[in-house]
Amino acid sequence: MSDLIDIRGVAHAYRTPSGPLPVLDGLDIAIPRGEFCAVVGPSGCGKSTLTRLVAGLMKPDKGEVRLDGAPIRGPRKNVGMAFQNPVLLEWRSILDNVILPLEIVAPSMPRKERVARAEELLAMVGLEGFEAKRPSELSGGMRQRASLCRAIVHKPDVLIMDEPFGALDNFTREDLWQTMRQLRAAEPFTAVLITHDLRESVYLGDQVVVLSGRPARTQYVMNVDLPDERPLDILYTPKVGEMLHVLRDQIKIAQGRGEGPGEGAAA
Ligand SMILES: Nc1ncnc2c1ncn2[C@@H]1O[C@H](COP(=O)(O)OP(=O)(O)OP(=O)(O)O)[C@@H](O)[C@H]1O
Repeated sequence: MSDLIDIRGVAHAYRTPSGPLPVLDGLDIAIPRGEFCAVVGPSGCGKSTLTRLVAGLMKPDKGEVRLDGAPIRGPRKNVGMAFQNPVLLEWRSILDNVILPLEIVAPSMPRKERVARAEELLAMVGLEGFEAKRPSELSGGMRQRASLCRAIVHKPDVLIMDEPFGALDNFTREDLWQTMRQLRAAEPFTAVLITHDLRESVYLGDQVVVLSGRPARTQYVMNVDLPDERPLDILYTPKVGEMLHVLRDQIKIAQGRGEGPGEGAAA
């Protein structure tokens, strides 16, 4: 399988009034087409910066971010994004919120087709019957479901998610994880997920990338060797327990509290 996203030797510093702030230095991530990459790392290490690079919203000082073999040189239409705050437009119905990217990416698509596409996705995430509601009439979990539909309605090559489940309670979050896996089974896409939740990274990811403290480099890569069919109970198996243990140790190292890189360290 070829890599759809290829991040090589990336370094970046923000220009601040007190001088350059190096945020990334030595970032290498390869994500094959159709794979789900979860990225974890200490707070403030540069995870959101990584999403901006993949979305083409900024260019790295050094190194390259390639999409399907070509360097990303600017913002791209074939990217979907979802954030911790679902940012739905209150003056639009849920259906019309989901349709929004199609109005931009596929302006010639007849409204009937747009509606059918949005309805199909909303049904998939359990929001059938809520199409005409306004965002404020839905719970936080339901809003986030709608936001995920909006992020993939135009069938983006890449779905970028920055802590999309971070503000939800535990049970809702676990429901959303399952929804995410169902969506992926029905609608193949390549995903980059930024998360602080190690269980989430293992449940959703094909690979988990641990970033070091700032400036972030790729410190460790875990290939998640679990079946595609993942009941939530899998999180309570000894195998996943061991994986979480390894990731926790890596996070401690990234925070400067560990003992040194362990087996499987990427750098
Ligand atoms: N536009 C900017 N200009 C200057 N500094 C910035 C800018 N954006 C982010 N930073 C700084 O860069 C560092 C990395 O920010 P980033 O948001 O990428 O980290 P993060 O890992 O996503 O953080 P968190 O885990 O807290 O969400 C932080 O110290 C932040 O304050």
